[in-house]
Amino acid sequence: MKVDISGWKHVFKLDPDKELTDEALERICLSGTDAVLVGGSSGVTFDNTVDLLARIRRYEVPCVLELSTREAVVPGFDMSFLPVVLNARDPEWIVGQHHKALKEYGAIMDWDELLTEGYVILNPDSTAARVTEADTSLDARDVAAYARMADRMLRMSIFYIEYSGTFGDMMLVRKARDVLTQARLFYGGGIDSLEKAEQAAEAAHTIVVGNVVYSDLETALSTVRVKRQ
Ligand SMILES: CC(C)=CCC/C(C)=C/CC/C(C)=C/CC/C(C)=C/CC/C(C)=C/CC/C(C)=C/CC/C(C)=C/COP(=O)(O)OP(=O)(O)O
Ligand SMILES: O=P(O)(O)OC[C@@H](O)CO
Ligand SMILES: [Mg+2]
Repeated sequence: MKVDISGWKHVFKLDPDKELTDEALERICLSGTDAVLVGGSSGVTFDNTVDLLARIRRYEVPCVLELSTREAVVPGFDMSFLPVVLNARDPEWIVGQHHKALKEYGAIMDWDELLTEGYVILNPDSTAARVTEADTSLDARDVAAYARMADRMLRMSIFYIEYSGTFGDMMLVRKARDVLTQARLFYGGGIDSLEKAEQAAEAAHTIVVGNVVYSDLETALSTVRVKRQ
């Protein structure tokens, strides 16, 4: 199944490296969220990704793999998202890993099942920022310039503002969204209450809820209410 991301307001991001009971997974998958993204910045393997995919497949919710390592390119998802970290100082995370992957998989890839994501990572304390050596000292104009780069220059499908682990600057997110012409603005980071989910949903096209699934499931489920607003 191919997925249409244009109407997505809310998605959950599940980490194959973290434990989730069957009951919790069922509640996530039946919550009314628009999709489940599978990904993480460390500890993601082929086996734990296949295992999580098989468990999510019991439900009808669209299920997307966010590629983060060449070790875990798993077939069977509805779609894959391919991140490019636009503010990485280490080019390995802009084109390097991708080049290696395309040498391996280029001939058999179905590009209709892959969407590209232009990431800007803004929490300096996150694993993703450390791994990619992201330049996180950016203001709203810097981020808007990256938004135009993703949208117009590189024609990417998604511009993703990533504050993983902390709640970000919603004014900056709104300004980036307003320069986009075709890409969708995904916001993720620190959404740990319905109130923050509402603020983020006013600024971004799609909000991504991750860590709170593992720390406070009831609150995580409450964030789906932004879809009704
Ligand atoms: C038949 C068959 C197998 C076909 C395969 C077809 C196919 C889909 C091929 C794809 C091949 C390909 C091009 C693969 C690329 C793989 C790759 C290594 C891409 C690089 C990805 C990248 C830039 C990663 C950097 C880190 C990053 C941005 C990860 C995204 C997710 C993220 C930020 C998660 C946050 O995780 P979390 O754990 O919450 O983070 P913190 O700890 O920091 O809070
Ligand atoms: O885990 P949190 O902080 O909710 O962030 C969600 C997502 O953007 C992580 O890639
Ligand atoms: Mg996480």
